[in-house]
Amino acid sequence: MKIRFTKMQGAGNDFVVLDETQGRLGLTPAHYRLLADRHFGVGADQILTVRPSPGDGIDFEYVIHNADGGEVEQCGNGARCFARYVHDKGLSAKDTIRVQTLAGVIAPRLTPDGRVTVDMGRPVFDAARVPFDAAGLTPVPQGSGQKWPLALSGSAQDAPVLVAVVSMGNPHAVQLVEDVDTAPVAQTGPLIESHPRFPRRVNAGYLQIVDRSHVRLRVFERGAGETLACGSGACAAVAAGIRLGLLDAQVDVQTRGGLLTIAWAGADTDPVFMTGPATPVFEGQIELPDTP
Ligand SMILES: N[C@H](CCC[C@H](N)C(=O)O)C(=O)O
Repeated sequence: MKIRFTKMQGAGNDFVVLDETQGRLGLTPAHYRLLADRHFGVGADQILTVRPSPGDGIDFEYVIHNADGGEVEQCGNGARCFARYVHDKGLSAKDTIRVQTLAGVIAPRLTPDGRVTVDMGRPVFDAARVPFDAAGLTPVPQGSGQKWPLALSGSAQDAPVLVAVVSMGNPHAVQLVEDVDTAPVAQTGPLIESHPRFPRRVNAGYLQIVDRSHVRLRVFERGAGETLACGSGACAAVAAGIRLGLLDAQVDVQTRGGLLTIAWAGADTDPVFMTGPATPVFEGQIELPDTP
């Protein structure tokens, strides 16, 4: 089957965007994997699909598949590209749209400077204390009562690593590092991603605090590997830093692919706002085999 797509990127996190507002394409996980493949397909971190409104004042359904073909709850950089796409394609004349994801409703807004601000909803801190088993990362005995963040260490002689487990609809395990450039992302990212502590797997964030309003972040993403930027990961990391008393209410997040600005007032009921770029790269069409 021949399908049309739009290639987009937000801070270097790149996407294939598909339009199912006129009907379903009938794609399978194998099709999503092929579209994301950087040698045999188009190449992308995630595949984003635009579907019609499910009703209830919602403008669109926003469907997200990781490069491994799995459908997931949230994608922040993708939400900005989604809003840019529906505007540029004339699918909506609104500056602010409400879109339904598996994680709930989020509200991207096109801003006059060309960036997009997204109400990403509330962060949820995982207070459950579930011991890590020995999958390369083992728990460090903690003081009584400390439920969050979880502590773990790579081995007996390593310094304990504090991991904050935060959901932005999708799961994140964020740790503080001295320098993101030397953080063991390739070594421990896959271990954390597939750690039994996270039955749905998890996105592994590595957060370097520069000062109270500037941080650097790398993320080994669930189902995609390290990406140049992770929007929901930036929201989770900043919310964790604010909750730990280390960051102010608005923070610039420098990722390898660009700058995101995250704001959170700090109460569990407050939404996290993310602002950043959303850039179309090219239009294309691809012939997909019926059974890849
Ligand atoms: N890999 C993520 C989905 C994409 C998140 C990221 N690309 C973003 O911008 O939020 C997950 O499995 O939860």
